[in-house]
Amino acid sequence: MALVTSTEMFKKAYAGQYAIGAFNVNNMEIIQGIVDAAKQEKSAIILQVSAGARKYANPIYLRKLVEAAIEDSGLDIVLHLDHGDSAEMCKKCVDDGFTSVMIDASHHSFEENIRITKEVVEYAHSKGVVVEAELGRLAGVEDAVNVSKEDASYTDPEQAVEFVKRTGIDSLAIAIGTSHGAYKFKGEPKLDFERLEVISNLLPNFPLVLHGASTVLPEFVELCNKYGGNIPGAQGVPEHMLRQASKLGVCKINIDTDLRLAMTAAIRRHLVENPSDFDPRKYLGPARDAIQGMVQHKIKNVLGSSNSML
Ligand SMILES: O=C(CO)COP(=O)(O)O
Ligand SMILES: O=C[C@H](O)COP(=O)(O)O
Ligand SMILES: [Zn+2]
Ligand SMILES: [Zn+2]
Repeated sequence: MALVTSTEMFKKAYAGQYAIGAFNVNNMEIIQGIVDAAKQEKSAIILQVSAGARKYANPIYLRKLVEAAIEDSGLDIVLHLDHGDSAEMCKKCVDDGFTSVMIDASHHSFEENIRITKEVVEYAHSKGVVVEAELGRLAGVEDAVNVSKEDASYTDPEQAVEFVKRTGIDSLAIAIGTSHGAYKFKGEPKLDFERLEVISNLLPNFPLVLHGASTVLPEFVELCNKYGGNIPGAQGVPEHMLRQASKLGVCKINIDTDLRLAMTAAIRRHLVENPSDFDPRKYLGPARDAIQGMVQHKIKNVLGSSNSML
């Protein structure tokens, strides 16, 4: 049991055509819920910390909590920086003990993205840390109305090959129609699997990463709305599409929104059903349980990573 890189996890996942769940963590209950689920399923797991999480929790608390989770669970866990927005932030996380960092310079030009990503790779690799980078743009993709706008945001397969070769990254986040948050599609959910297949064939044995991959599970949206919430029209990536992606070279599937919805649904329900409760443990306990159940379902029925720790 240790903090590990994702190298071996991705090798096994690629060969076995399943994906490792990368779950965003912000506090103790979220970490415990995810890790309990992984332990039950004997599954490899990635815990990731965003820039926002760093600001909210102070990364030292999160790192210590992850270390405690490793000691308590006996699992190998990857501690990953999600969407690092500068080389400086990535280097800081490498120095802080993260075993994996993402540099997201996808909003820069292709050449600038390569330059910044390379800088991170050189530093991280010299310290034994792995690097994920992004090519193509996720945000706002769902608003694209015509094909050319859509194409401009999606990952270009030829560029992906050049990007991987020139940067030396360990995994690549691609844009094929997913987006962050609870409102991913206005009509029918649709991902560009043809593009994914082309990228995957051009980059054999190379792990791809799918961001914005929450399913926005209807049961949690309904519970939120039933108990005082107001999140109408929320829609995510159907589970069968995630399974399909994991058979086409996607080894890491990022999930945050589904954690937020599970946690919020449980807290809302508890507080409405128990209006005189004011002990945080009374509602954070059920929230942790909801996360555990949701993550276990993902591992077992969607990602296919059960028993990957064996
Ligand atoms: O990609 C993510 C984190 O990097 C999370 O995506 P979701 O908003 O779909 O959970
Ligand atoms: O990439 C988005 C993740 O859901 C993290 O979100 P955050 O930046 O609000 O922590
Ligand atoms: Zn991005
Ligand atoms: Zn993301």
